[in-house]
Amino acid sequence: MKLLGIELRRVSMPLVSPFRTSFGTQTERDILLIKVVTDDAEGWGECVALADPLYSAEYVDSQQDVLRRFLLPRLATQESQAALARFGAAAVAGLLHAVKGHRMAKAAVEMAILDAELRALGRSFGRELGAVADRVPSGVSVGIHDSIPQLLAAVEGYLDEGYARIKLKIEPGWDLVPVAAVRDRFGGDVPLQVDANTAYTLRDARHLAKLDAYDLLLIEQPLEEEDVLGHAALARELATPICLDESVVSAQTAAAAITLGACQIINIKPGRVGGYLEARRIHDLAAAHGIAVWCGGMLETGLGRSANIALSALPGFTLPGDVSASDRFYRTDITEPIVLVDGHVPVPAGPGLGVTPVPELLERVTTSVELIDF
Ligand SMILES: CSCC[C@@H](NC(=O)CCC(=O)O)C(=O)O
Ligand SMILES: [Mg+2]
Repeated sequence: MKLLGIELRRVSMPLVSPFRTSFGTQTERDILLIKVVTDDAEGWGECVALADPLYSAEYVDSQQDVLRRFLLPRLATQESQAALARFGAAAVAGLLHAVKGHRMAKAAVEMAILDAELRALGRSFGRELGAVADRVPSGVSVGIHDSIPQLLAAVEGYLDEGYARIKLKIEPGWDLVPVAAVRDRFGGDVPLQVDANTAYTLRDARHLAKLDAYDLLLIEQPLEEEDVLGHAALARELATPICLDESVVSAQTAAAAITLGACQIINIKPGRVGGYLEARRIHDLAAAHGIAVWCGGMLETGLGRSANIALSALPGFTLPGDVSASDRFYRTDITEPIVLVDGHVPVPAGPGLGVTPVPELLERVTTSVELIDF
């Protein structure tokens, strides 16, 4: 494979409804897409960074800047091109390792190169990563609402659509009451979990322990991302399993969190950890330690969503992921829509991602295109 050129494209995708978390409210996604042109095939990548650095330190403008100024020039050197020709996408992480952080940008360019490589080979993402299923259960993430009745109406709608698991965003002042209301209204059999996005501190341990009464699958990222020891202390106070999201940015940090007893479950997001190949390494590490994993989401378009669904088909992904259908967030996706069938979404079988953007739909939401020649 030889990199010939790269396209950095920004798209603006309005959400079907505001999505509120403990760190803010999203009404549209400003997404950076990457298209790589190689001598064998084209490939697509999606950067999951949000517009503002509120989920992590990355934000979409910073990721486009670090790609343009530091990451892509490193891939354009003769040595890099030789390594890519020999090892393909497997070489990308090592070639970019000298640049600190910016894992979402690194993940997006690795994803695009992997997509091109696999399209040329006629192999799917799922086949490459080790998928063992052709469909996976689909969970849905439900934001913080203005009232309990509005929350219950939203949850009822998702359950009617057949979603396999409900995840409620929580924050101080919106936790026990919404969880109790969902349990009262829909019963104890609905698979239910919560996500705090780092909104609590260890001083809230006794309050969070009250969630144990509601038979939750897990409580996701209750404390700050760097407070691994705090999560280990909290795990000793709660019966509900702790799942880490923001804290796990690599296989190394996953190993530390597992060893310290900071989590019993891990939410794997390929963008957060630097790519799908690192995501698979974390899956393998977690499996070796008996830790369940599931695939998180960052409101991806059908491109990232398709890759996440392929990842979710690996054997260690034993809990439903945030791999909801396209219409959970978007009225119109940029790919053929991903559709929920009996609470599951299909694992794409085509070469590479198995999907590509529909040109007219992509043009409609494009706000800028930057071409970078190699
Ligand atoms: C804009 S919030 C993105 C991060 C959040 N993601 C979700 O809640 C799932 C979103 C999705 O289904 O794509 C999380 O912390 O897990
Ligand atoms: Mg989360």
